[in-house]
Amino acid sequence: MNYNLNALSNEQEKQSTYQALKRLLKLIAAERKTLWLALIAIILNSGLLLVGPLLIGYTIDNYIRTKDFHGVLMFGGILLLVYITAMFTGYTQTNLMGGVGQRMLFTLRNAIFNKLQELPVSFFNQNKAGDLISRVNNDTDKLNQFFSQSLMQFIGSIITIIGAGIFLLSINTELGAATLSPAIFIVLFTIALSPWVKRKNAKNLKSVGGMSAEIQESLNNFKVIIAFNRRDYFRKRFNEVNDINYKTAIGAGLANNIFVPVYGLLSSIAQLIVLLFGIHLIVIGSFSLGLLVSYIAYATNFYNPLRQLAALWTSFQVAMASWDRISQILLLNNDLQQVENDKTIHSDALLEFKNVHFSYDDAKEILHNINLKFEKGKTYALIGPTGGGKTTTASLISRLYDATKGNILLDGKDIRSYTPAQRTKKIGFILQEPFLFTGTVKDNILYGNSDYQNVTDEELEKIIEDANLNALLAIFDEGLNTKITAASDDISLGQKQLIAFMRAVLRNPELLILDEATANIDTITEQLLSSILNKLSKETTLVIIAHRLNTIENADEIYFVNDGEVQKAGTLNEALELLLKGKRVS
Ligand SMILES: Nc1ncnc2c1ncn2[C@@H]1O[C@H](COP(=O)(O)OP(=O)(O)OP(=O)(O)O)[C@@H](O)[C@H]1O
Repeated sequence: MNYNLNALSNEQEKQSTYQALKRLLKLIAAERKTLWLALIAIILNSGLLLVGPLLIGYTIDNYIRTKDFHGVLMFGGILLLVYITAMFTGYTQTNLMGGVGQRMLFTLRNAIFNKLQELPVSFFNQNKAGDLISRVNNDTDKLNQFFSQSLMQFIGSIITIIGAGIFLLSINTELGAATLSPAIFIVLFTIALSPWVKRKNAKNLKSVGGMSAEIQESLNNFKVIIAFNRRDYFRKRFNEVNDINYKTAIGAGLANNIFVPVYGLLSSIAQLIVLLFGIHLIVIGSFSLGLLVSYIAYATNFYNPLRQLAALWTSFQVAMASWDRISQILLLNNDLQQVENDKTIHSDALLEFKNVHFSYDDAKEILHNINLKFEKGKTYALIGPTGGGKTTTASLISRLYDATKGNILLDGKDIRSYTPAQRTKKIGFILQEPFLFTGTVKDNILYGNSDYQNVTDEELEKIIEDANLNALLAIFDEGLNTKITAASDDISLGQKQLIAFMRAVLRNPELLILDEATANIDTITEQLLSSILNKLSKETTLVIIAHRLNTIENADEIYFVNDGEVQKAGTLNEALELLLKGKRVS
């Protein structure tokens, strides 16, 4: 399945803003009450601000011109009250929407992170971690900014515009129509340019993701970069992505700013129309000075929010571009679904490959028609040249991927019919590159082990002793409480492998795969591991992938994996012969 988010983006760009908005609203369905309250607050706020000019015009015509200062004072007081109430309603909606934005950010980040936890290994093979981090952090924040700062302003501006438009038309239809005519150009201009603005912003967000991916790659590999003196090369690469980001940011900035001057120009034209046409109407006696002052204020009330709308519209386009990038992750599904067991296919082995073919992508088949049987309690070795397909075979046993064709049966049943919990209880896997989490040795060896989550240190030490692992634990200065960081720079690769080994053995799986699991361990400790493995339950099946043949001396069966094909190798000597003359991967 294609999980490459950057390749998906073109297809998804075709989705309409309406569909995107519908999905977004679903996400904030729980905020409905707060959104209504904020909407009421903003309607009140806009309504109150709209009443202002009417009161001013009325005061001029009825009290200032007649020099009735009592009336002027009274209406001044009313106006003050209107503006103070407007301030409170404005503050209320800002507070409410600030909360909505933060809660949305929280929900969204959780939703994306949970989705990332659901997705299969192929997804992570096809996407760079830096880009994913940028989507979780940067894109969600852009959406939050729109919701907490712009959405209600956006709605408020529209309400003010509509209200002011109604006042303008009802005071004088002709003058109103003339005043509003430039707005038609604004609407047409906005409709025509919005897709282009969104595209420019999407490009910019993509380049932020690219830059983040580049930073992540160089930080992850800084030792190699320093050892190979590749700092200049990485500086150059970073410079390139930074340059792309700079250019796309300039492009997005230009696109984002295009509305402001155009809206400004058309607003000024509208005010000029009001002034000239209004004075003409006063001269011919069909308009009063007070009405003209109100009129100019309403024209300002119409065009000022329209100007603001230019900036808000841009913020909306940025938010929609971000939402598209977030949705791409949220809409993905894991293609490794649980299926019904196909009862027509049986197996008497613990694990069996039946005519299995596999390719990582459609381009090249990696495994061709593999038939393998792993029986209970036996030890199997997979050997073969680099790139021959050993790790791929082990990955299929752990269901990191599904076979493209054929069947893999675990305990006689389709491996795809097990829940992840059932499967991982039966199958343990020690990876070529063990990964440790920040915490202690104890945290790491109990990782994913539901049986021992609540044991005390003393109980765990006893369990470790019973599993013959105490000699391994003794290698760590502070035993179970030895501190580990995710980067694990404070312990050696061999020590990491020992922790991974203890982690896997303590889970007591029925089938344990060791993929080059002892490659970095000295021979004496390796013998210790071998004796621990020998003492595992008689029922445990071992699958050992190794380049060093001494590690597989005790195997009951040796398979030679080369160029995506698997054959029985017979004895250790025959295996060695196959390795020596074994053809390399084409
Ligand atoms: N994630 C991946 N995406 C695409 N191709 C892959 C991926 N992982 C491995 N391959 C390809 O699959 C083939 C088999 O690789 P695999 O890792 O299974 O070999 P191996 O026998 O375990 O090698 P080694 O002894 O070096 O660990 C190689 O050609 C490799 O390039």
